[in-house]
Amino acid sequence: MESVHHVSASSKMLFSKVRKIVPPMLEKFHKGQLGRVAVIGGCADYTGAPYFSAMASARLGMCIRSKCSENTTLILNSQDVTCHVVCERTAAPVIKGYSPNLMVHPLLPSSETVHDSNSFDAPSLAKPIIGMLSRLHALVIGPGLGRDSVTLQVVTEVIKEARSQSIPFVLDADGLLIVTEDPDLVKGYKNCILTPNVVEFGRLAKALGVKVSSPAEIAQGEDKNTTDKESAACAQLSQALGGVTIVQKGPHDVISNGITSIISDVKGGLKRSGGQGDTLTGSLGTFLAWRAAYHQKLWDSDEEDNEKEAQSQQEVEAEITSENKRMSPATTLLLAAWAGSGITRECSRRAFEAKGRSMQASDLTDEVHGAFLRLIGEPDEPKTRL
Ligand SMILES: NC(=O)C1=CN([C@@H]2O[C@H](COP(=O)(O)OP(=O)(O)OC[C@H]3O[C@@H](n4cnc5c(N)ncnc54)[C@H](O)[C@@H]3O)[C@@H](O)[C@H]2O)[C@@H](O)CC1
Ligand SMILES: Nc1ncnc2c1ncn2[C@@H]1O[C@H](COP(=O)(O)OP(=O)(O)OP(=O)(O)O)[C@@H](O)[C@H]1O
Ligand SMILES: [Mg+2]
Repeated sequence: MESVHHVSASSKMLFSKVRKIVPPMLEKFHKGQLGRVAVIGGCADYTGAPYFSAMASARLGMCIRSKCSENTTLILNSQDVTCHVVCERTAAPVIKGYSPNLMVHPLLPSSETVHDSNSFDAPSLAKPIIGMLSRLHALVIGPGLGRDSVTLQVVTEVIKEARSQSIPFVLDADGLLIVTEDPDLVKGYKNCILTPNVVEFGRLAKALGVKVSSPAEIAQGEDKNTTDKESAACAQLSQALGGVTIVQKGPHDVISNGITSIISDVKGGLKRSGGQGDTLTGSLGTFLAWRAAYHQKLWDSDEEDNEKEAQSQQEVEAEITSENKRMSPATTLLLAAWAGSGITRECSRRAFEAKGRSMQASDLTDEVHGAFLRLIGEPDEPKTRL
């Protein structure tokens, strides 16, 4: 295994660099320009997961505020990140009923909607979803997707096409199952983030032949060794997937692209209610969309140009610790993962503080704005307006 290094930059420094990829509010931007995100998931059994994910994405995208004068702050909805949900037919009215803010498309086929689930044309069933891709900046694939074989084969086609169009995506839950069965779908793709929980991580590791120490084995030894062992396992899995970025969720989240690792230990809440991972995926969707806008230079970030693409841990760390150097895609992908993890854990902490044992996943949704302001804050106005 290549040697893996931890980024030693402080949390404060990492969040201050995240602020660089958060778009400022400029009059010239139009609706959707700062990010159109689609969550692909939602079936008869699970409607909450895609809703939590999409709402986290939209709430994060909406929470940038523009200062108009000393005392007034205007929320400019026209510059929001817009969020779509692409789900199975029966889930659509339910998800629409949760929120009129989301655009919900009942485009996911299932065994119930095809004539013969043993003989169907997945690429042509995927066409209506693939047709949306060119207008999207990021995808979140998997929340509440379910395990219907027709649905999963159609989503496999969507993943192939998203990759060929270089659209960034997050894979979680049943989306990870697709990768467990066909790792080549994402192998080597440097524009995606996988967010396995402990069980999903184990399944992926097994599928890729990566030996992972059991929690009991990891627990033996000093605290520092424990973290080292966990991040080594995450890095190994990332390497087996050709450098895909992984957020391994747990008491702390381990983020690795196989070369560089970051431990996200922002304090979380104590309640482990189902659905917290969905706030993570939606937040990541928005950060991926913002990151794409940063690399397209949609605004002047007032940073020095940087011709060299960071690859190694030292190069990534140099970009993170530099005052004013434009960052490379490898660095911003790690920062997006870090930011999504931090926001989710801070949401969980705040929601737990407010609700205690009665905390539910929906309580995290309400905390996204506050978490953003506390951890990241508003981006500086660029000095030069384009
Ligand atoms: N409200 C909703 O609609 C929700 C739907 N969800 C969806 O439910 C579907 C199945 O997801 P599951 O996560 O249940 O996946 P699985 O069906 O693979 O179950 C995972 C199992 O692992 C266990 N587990 C999880 N974390 C663990 C840990 N740290 N240590 C030990 N065991 C652990 C769980 O209790 C569960 O039994 C997915 O589509 C997912 O997106 C979830 O996102 C939760 C919320
Ligand atoms: N023991 C823990 N202490 C603090 N935070 C945790 C702990 N376990 C998980 N988390 C946080 O909760 C969030 C969701 O992680 P979790 O392991 O619950 O994922 P999940 O099982 O996929 O969730 P979901 O129920 O949404 O499917 C992550 O942001 C993670 O950092
Ligand atoms: Mg999950």
